Amino acid sequence: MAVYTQLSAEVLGDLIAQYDVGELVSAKGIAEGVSNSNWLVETTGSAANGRRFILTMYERRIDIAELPFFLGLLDHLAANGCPVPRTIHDRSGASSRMLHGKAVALIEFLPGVSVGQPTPAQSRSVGRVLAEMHAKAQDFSETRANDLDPHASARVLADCGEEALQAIDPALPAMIGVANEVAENWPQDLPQSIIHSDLFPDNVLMLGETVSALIDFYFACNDAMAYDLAVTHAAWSFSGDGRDFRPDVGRALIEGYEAVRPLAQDEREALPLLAQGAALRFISSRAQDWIDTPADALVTKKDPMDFVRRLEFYRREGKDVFAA
Ligand SMILES: Nc1ncnc2c1ncn2[C@@H]1O[C@H](COP(=O)(O)OP(=O)(O)O)[C@@H](O)[C@H]1O
Ligand SMILES: N[C@@H](CCOP(=O)(O)O)C(=O)O
Repeated sequence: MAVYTQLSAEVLGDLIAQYDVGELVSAKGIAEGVSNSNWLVETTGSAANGRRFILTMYERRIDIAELPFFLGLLDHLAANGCPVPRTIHDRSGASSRMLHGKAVALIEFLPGVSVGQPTPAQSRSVGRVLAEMHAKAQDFSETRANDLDPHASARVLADCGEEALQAIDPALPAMIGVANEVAENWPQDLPQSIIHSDLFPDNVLMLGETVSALIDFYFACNDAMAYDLAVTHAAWSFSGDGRDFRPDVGRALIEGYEAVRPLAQDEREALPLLAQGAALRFISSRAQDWIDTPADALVTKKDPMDFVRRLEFYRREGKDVFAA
């Protein structure tokens, strides 16, 4: 379910008329995604902007005041050769508009599919593109703090409360203590850029072994580049439920990354802890969503235990997972 708001053909037609993209031909709701409403829009087209677009209506989690950061980042990265969709600006030059009290943006459609079970070759490509993205983001002029760091994970879990966590799974309350421990030891001086921080397979479009698009930059922020690599490692190198680690996929990801941007010694040494922080970030948001999502919501809830298994793996295996 990823169409939370119904928009009539007339409303959509009037909206599309605000852009230099021709007239509306069709608009189909997109089933994937959980945060926003998305439509695949086709128009009669224009030479400058083409004929296929993604229309996004921002529904939850995103602070509208931060949209200029997220949309400006897409334009900056696309202009610098990253496989990232650019935003289509309306006739007044704005990258977002308000519609029925919600912000909307029209975004370039890029081809490709999200892979279910990545191969090492696909993972290597993602590592390479992630490192290129970090390099190209260095000179983006705007900044955004990471509001989902390990201190935040510890706070979110504590706010959920031991009883509610216990009701989801008996292993979850202990995560509060683990999050505090990881937060206390969190490295402060690793090299930074703007990071994606949610680069799961469903946020990467691929054509075979080539990355055709990185999408969904709505958690992007300034933070350690090695942390972004750790998030991507946690997202790509395991079966979805976190039970099976795929060492060849994990190794290929890091090799691909280092082919563009070799890790410094302190970054490599930090990876086991960064990966634990990454797992805790998704344990905490998933636990919070599990508790907050109404029982009748048409959304597939994500299981925090998928990332408790990853966390336990990273704590058990230590630095061997990331050995060169
Ligand atoms: N620029 C794009 N080009 C092609 N497809 C896209 C693009 N942006 C989003 N999509 C499609 O829409 C789906 C949901 O988008 P996403 O931004 O991940 O939504 P959410 O923020 O709700 O998770 C993606 O899985 C993909 O299929
Ligand atoms: N990748 C996160 C959820 C974030 O949702 P998205 O649809 O906005 O990418 C997770 O798996 O918990």
